[in-house]
Amino acid sequence: MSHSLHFFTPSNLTAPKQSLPKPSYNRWFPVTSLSPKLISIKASTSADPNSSTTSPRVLISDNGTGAGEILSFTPQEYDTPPSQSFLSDSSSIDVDAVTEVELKENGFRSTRRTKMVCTIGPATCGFEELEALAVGGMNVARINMCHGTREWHKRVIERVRRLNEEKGFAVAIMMDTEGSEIHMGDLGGASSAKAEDGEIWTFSVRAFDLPRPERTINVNYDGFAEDVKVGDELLVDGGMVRFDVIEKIGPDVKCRCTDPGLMLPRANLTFWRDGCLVRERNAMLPTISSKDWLDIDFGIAEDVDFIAISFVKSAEVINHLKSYIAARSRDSDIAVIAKIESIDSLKNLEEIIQASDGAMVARGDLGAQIPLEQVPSAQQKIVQICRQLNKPVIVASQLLESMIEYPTPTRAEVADVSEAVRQRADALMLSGESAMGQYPDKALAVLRSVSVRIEKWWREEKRYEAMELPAVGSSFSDSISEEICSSAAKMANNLGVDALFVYTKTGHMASLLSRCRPDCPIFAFTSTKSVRRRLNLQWGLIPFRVSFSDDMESNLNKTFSLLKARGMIKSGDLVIAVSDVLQSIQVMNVP
Ligand SMILES: Nc1ncnc2c1ncn2[C@@H]1O[C@H](COP(=O)(O)OP(=O)(O)OP(=O)(O)O)[C@@H](O)[C@H]1O
Ligand SMILES: CC(=O)C(=O)O
Ligand SMILES: [K+]
Ligand SMILES: [Mg+2]
Repeated sequence: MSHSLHFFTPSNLTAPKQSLPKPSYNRWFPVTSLSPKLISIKASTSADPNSSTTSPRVLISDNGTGAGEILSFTPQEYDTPPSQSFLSDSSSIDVDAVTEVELKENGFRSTRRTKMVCTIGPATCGFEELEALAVGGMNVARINMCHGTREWHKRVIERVRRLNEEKGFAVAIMMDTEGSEIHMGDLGGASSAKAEDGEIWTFSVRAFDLPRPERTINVNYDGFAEDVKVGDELLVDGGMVRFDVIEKIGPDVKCRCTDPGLMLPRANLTFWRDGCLVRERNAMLPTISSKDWLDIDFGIAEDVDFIAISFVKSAEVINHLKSYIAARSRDSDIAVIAKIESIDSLKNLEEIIQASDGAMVARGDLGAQIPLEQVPSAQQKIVQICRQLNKPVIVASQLLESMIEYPTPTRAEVADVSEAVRQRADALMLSGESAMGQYPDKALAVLRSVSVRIEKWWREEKRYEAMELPAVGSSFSDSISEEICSSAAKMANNLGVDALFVYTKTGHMASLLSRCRPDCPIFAFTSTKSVRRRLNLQWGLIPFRVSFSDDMESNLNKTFSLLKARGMIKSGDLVIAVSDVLQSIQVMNVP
């Protein structure tokens, strides 16, 4: 068992349309030693009689220590039955229909690296609307269990699945839990309620008769009237509407509106005393409520790709959920995303992110729990920690808020989107803009064009941020993978290659490459549909589903010919290929 790191550097490497000599491994001689116990680097010269060029190469082998063992790999184990329209046999390759067109028309450099998550709501739940979002580049569809019924969400999931099967998309599904923070009721079915300056409103835990009496709001938290005090300030949605608490009568809390505005169903409520967020008994509310557990069971049964947990306070809840999922779901490959939106989560940030499979900067509620001016630095910090810990990160909420009503964004919104792209977040998320806005497709188009523009500008300016990427794995094999990926990404930038190819069973090696944020796109080949969908959230990855073996030569030949046949690559394109099948790096022109 050996780890081979092959650097093929034949002299004709940059010359397009010339086929390379077949690699040969048979004449080895030691050059130097990395770690005397485990690794020696060896170089050899190609002795291919059919080749007119000599190709010097460096190979690293672990001298048979067996560290980083290569797992046996049978693609059939992982395959799910192919759909009728998209046959996934061993001779085919599945790629996102939109990416395929983009690659064919504009080439590698044009592909968008930042991924897009769209919240699905009444404006986008139909098959045609979902298709329009997929065509517009939606990578992940988010369903928010705060709203709608499970039956409603089930139908959305079915439609997204049908879209993937029939039209060749790989849109992943993220289920977002409600969480048990304090929020308003559903307004008895009304789409919003308008509070005017000076009006007196009643907030209460008691259920009001329908139709809802004027100026009443139902609150979900039993301890509300006890915890709140006369003189407190009550904020709806982090300050979109503000009230002063003026009187308590049993379960009813009378409040005077001081900042008028529109209140949306189930809007978040916080109360503040002497400039501080009041967290009495509500600080003890469980992160995952009993309703959330039922929703999670639903998500597992529906085999969603991601479960996002609202108001995470500690790493324990993530660990608990992960073991719950592992015990219940067949392959336990549902990724758990920690939503960072409470004060407590900021205190335990690293632990929480480490325990999770990714994080979301949920700026909506976060901005209701910390002063607004602290949200940008919190975002920057969360994005940075996620990259260091190799976890995908989503920047969410109000990116294009004005586009709920207007067809063009504000300049400030474009600047906000640009900043998230510049920070190299994995993904940006639309909330109300796609769930209930008037211009979901236009909002998505703005995310897309701003992302592509900023990414291109950043590459052209050669602005690489000097970010330390610490080791994340614990085993020697992990370290090898990390070194391979950071070297490959660096080589890709220095050599100006067209694309990185990664052959990955679990997706881990692809995520390690993505973490380096290289200049070129990363083609990630994996044999399972679920891994492919999951990789769709990560920066710069173009996930393909293809069956492959542990023979890298044949994997490369197979993918080259499949991609060439579909017009997605051409002879002469310069590619660096890495794999977790063989832990190797190869540099080559497409034959
Ligand atoms: N499934 C749905 N059915 C009806 N309306 C929805 C649905 N999903 C979202 N919405 C609407 O879109 C708005 C924005 O969605 P979003 O997911 O950001 O919700 P939110 O209530 O702000 O909660 P969260 O903090 O979880 O994001 C919601 O306030 C709601 O009005
Ligand atoms: C997305 C979300 O939950 C928030 O911004 O609060
Ligand atoms: K939610
Ligand atoms: Mg929230």
